[in-house]
Amino acid sequence: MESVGVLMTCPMHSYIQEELAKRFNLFKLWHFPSFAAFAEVHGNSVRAVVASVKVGVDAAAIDSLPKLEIVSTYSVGYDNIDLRKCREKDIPVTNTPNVLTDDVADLAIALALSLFCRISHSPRSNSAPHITPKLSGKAVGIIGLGRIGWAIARRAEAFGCPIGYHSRSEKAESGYKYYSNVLDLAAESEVLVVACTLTPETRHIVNRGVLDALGPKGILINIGRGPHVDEAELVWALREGRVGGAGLDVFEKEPDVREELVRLENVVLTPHVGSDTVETCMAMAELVIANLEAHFLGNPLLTPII
Ligand SMILES: O=CC(=O)O
Repeated sequence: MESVGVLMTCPMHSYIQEELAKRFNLFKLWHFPSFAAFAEVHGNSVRAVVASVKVGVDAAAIDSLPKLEIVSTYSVGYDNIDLRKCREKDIPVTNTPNVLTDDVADLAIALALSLFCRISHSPRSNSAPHITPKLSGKAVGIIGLGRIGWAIARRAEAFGCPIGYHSRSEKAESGYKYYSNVLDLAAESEVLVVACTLTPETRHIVNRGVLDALGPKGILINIGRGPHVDEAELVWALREGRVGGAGLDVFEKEPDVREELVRLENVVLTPHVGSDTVETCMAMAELVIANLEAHFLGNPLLTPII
């Protein structure tokens, strides 16, 4: 498959770059000043795009690659890929579900523990009292009980936390308490975790009302997508003490992070690293490659979205 042109949209883990380069004719979009400049020279050579959370593919990009046959994203989320355009052009899209579930759930718990135990603010000597709230037993509310939400619930259960959730439909088999309304979930949660897919309906699902319902003792954890949360409202709520704290791995305008968030004491931030462990980056790379190879060999795709 060395002659098959594959375009990576941005730098990713070195493993995927090296493995793609061994198998395909690899193009790196970041070596060009713009998508249009790339497409003008190489547009006809690209049969596959490997996208990621940092740089997806919009309708114009898809239209500028006339030989495009498949989009494979190195992520579970695909909100930055124009699925409508892909459907229209009969271009299959794959993602990397399952392999990153544990890491993202681990990070959600790590952010909650870090906030409650104030790990990063902990004094280096025991001369000053350092008494913090505990995570164990706190009511955890999860927005989105998909694979990742469910994995977070299982971890939180191990901390003795009662679990509630909001999702499009009730998942009675979970045994967790279902809330058809996010406001009610927030009002009964001490830790509110955003773990749903980003869609027009879930944009700003955490708004001023939800933050106020969560209240001054509640903390918000977002490992979903930045636009799930109205960030300007979150900053105000944190500043005014209307919400107790926030642990955020994702931001509304990535890669930028609001200066106010960086300066707030009741906030723990990580730069969208939910799946960035060595093992998971390799597993994600292998899944991307397996999907591409399946496509070019005419075999069924492993993890198709469409
Ligand atoms: O955010 C990470 C992903 O969608 O894989």
